[in-house]
Amino acid sequence: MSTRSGTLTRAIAIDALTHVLTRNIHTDVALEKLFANQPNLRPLDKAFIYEMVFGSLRWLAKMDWIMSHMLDRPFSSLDPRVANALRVGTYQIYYMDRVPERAAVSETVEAIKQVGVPNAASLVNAILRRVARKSEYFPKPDKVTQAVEYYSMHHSFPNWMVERWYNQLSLTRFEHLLSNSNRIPKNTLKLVKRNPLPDGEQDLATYLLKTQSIESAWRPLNGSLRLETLPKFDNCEAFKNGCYIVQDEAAQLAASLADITPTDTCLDACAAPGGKAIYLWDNGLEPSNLTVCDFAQKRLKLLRENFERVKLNDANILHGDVVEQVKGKKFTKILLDAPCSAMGVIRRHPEIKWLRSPNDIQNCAAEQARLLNSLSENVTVNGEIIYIVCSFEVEETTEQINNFLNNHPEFEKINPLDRVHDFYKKYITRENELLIFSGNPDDIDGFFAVILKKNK
Ligand SMILES: C[S@@+](CC[C@H](N)C(=O)[O-])C[C@H]1O[C@@H](n2cnc3c(N)ncnc32)[C@H](O)[C@@H]1O
Repeated sequence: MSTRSGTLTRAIAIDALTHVLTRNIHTDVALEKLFANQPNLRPLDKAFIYEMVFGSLRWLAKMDWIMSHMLDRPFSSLDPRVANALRVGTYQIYYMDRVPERAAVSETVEAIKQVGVPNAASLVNAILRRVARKSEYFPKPDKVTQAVEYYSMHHSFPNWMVERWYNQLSLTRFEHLLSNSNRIPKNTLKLVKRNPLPDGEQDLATYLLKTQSIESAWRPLNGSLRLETLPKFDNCEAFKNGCYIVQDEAAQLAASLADITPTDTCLDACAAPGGKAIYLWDNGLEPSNLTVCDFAQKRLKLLRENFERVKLNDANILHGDVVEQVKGKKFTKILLDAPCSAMGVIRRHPEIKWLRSPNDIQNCAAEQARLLNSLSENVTVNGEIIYIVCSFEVEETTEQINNFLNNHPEFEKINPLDRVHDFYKKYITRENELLIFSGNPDDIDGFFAVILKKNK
């Protein structure tokens, strides 16, 4: 069926939100699948869809709160496609200044027919027209007596996350965390020292400005360039030649704790898509001394593509549960970038807010403990485990490490001061842990990393 692009883009955004929120699918994966069915979509259309989908996920609770006052039934009782059409429409009206309100309403009404719920068109039309008037006032929850409800609505977070952080963090950290987690994150490119820029170019910032009209700024971390938008990888020679990878400063800092020497034999236990393994290799690790493992086939495919692009050949690539895969093998360094709740990267993956439950944190902590306990057998004496998670939740970080050290007196936590760039030393805690909360002034991802040295 041929559809005008105005309606089609909204229909795809509604479908994407429905896939993400009802089938628990990663937003990028859902969009990639939907885009594959629409080969005629222009880059401009895709960017518009991205913005509607990611923006709706960021501001979902606030928008639902507004609309729940306009409905004569609970918002949660709506068909998910209708709920998502209302979110997509409201997002355009409230947050996308360049979209005329009339178009936001009429195209979204057409889109709800397109996604298979034509009988909801009049409801969507009526609600979005009321939203567009922006004239109604609904009393907000009281900031003092209903603090959790207030912050959840105002910053668009689920109640359980707000309650957890409200009870655990200082008010300043709590408010920074909430307000900054809805900002669109910037991207950082990390130069790959082993691969020179094309045509003898000396400077990546100048090269990107010249070839892609992208402005960027160098960061304190060596070879790290921050930019608002990513280059178009398809037509960027420097990317195709493996001259840089996309890697947030926090991820680089965590990997830098490995402090690689030429004689190290290193296991990257949870390696895909390979960013930190590339970092280790680029900082002196011999490819033949690098073993990487991941149990997700599709992610391993990405890792292979990334390794090929940067010309990291000869690494030993294992597929499967790392505990099984490395039984009996020893390494001087093990990077355990463990599966986690990913609460530190909510601004990059706003769906996490709606897909996680408190149980997930406990389940992740249990799996991390299993991996730590088992891999402790695979480290040589005087060797180290670098434990990393993109989370700052206590069960996955400080508590996890304390439990590990209590059960493994042969290990000690090493002070990471000498391995961390001066500018970022402020993130090292008195407990010798690198602990980066989301919402930090440097605008880098939330991360946690420690060095665990095996003494006997
Ligand atoms: C945080 S991501 C790793 C990111 C990667 N280190 C990087 O920098 O690009 C965690 C990875 O662990 C993998 N994983 C989780 N449990 C695993 C296990 N038991 N064995 C092997 N891989 C596992 C997941 O598939 C996922 O790719």
